[in-house]
Amino acid sequence: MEVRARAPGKIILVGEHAVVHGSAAVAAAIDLYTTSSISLLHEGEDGDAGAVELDLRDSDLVFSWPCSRLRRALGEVSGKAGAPTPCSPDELAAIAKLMEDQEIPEAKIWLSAGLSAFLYLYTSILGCRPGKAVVTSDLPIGAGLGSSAAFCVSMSGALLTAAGTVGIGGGSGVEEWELFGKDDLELVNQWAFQGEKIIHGKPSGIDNSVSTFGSMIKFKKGELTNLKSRNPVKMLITDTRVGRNTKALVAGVSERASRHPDAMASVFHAVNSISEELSSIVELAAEDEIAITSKEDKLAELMEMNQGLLQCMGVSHSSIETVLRTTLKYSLVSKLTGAGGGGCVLTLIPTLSANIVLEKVATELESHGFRCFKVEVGGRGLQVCRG
Ligand SMILES: Nc1ncnc2c1ncn2[C@@H]1O[C@H](COP(=O)(O)OP(=O)(O)O)[C@@H](O)[C@H]1O
Ligand SMILES: C[C@@](O)(CCOP(=O)(O)O)CC(=O)O
Ligand SMILES: [Mg+2]
Repeated sequence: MEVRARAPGKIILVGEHAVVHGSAAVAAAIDLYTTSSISLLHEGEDGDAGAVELDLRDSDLVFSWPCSRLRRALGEVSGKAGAPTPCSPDELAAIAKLMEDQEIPEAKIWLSAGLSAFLYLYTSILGCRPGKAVVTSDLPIGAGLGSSAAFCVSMSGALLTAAGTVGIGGGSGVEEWELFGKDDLELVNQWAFQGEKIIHGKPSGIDNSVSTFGSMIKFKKGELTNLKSRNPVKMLITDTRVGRNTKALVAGVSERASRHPDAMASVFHAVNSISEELSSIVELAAEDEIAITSKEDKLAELMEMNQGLLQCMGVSHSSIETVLRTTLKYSLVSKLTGAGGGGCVLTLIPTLSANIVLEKVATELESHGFRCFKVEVGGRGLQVCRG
């Protein structure tokens, strides 16, 4: 039987990078998903142990590892029902060797981090038994919208469901997306975090948490607070199409922090204050304690301040600066989202802004070769469907 799980991407309203160093950050799920499906296969009758296959539909690439080869490289891993064990350096080295068997096109070499996370999650949860995984995604990959987390969350959700470790109803015959209970979500989130570690190096855990639980959250040192929001914020997203890699950008900020510990501690402290203020404004607005226009003015100012601090961390980019300058001409405030260095930029859309202004700004941004789209913010997290 096939199990499918879908997990959303995210935007970080404020606090990226600083959140890795213990500051608070605010993030929200968006209505763009990565979907992973798992079908378990039977071992062949003629002694053929079968294979583990990964079909990345959007990239038009299929990877396959014979189970006998996986057993030789990783030992007799039998699959694990409970909380994850982090990937050891030996296991990571064995997985890196398994990558060498695959022909990954040079232009898509960045996929190897995702493939390694897949092999770790698959073999740790299901052992070296044959099966087929198929992945599709609405998200731009490596652009700051949390594709790595959505990949790890949807894959962990599908694998744990296929293993029978987490549960949804037996399938009514009608295809519909179902939600997990809180304990199951916690377990999926723990596995997804281990996958993110393979892709990001040192993730804060904010991306996998918001992808798992959905909604809008404040996140600080692994603690998650759900932010109720009556009037969801509206955001225009501009993808600069400048490729970048979260692992390298996170490492770069840590290096800057070790060169200038006091100055960077002040930067991280300032970001923490911005995130705390923004989350209390969102909550006040949910209780009608603050008018919507006043809320939006404050959010815009806090996002602008956060962008300045991200420049201090060294993660802006000339393409991001072009988006900031262009939207400012229309009195709209923008900031990078995710790891920066290119990737996506958020522009806050005030409730009262006219559609014609939005059309004009999007046309001007697209004339620079960027891609603009609107997203719904604060929706559902992980959902599962048994076919
Ligand atoms: N659908 C997918 N299929 C395979 N790998 C993926 C997929 N989505 C994400 N990844 C992995 O995650 C990496 C991108 O993660 P990252 O640099 O953190 O950017 P972001 O999370 O902002 O998209 C890719 O290089 C790839 O290794
Ligand atoms: C830069 C960071 O704060 C967010 C990275 O998000 P993304 O992978 O660029 O979507 C890193 C993290 O929190 O793990
Ligand atoms: Mg990522």
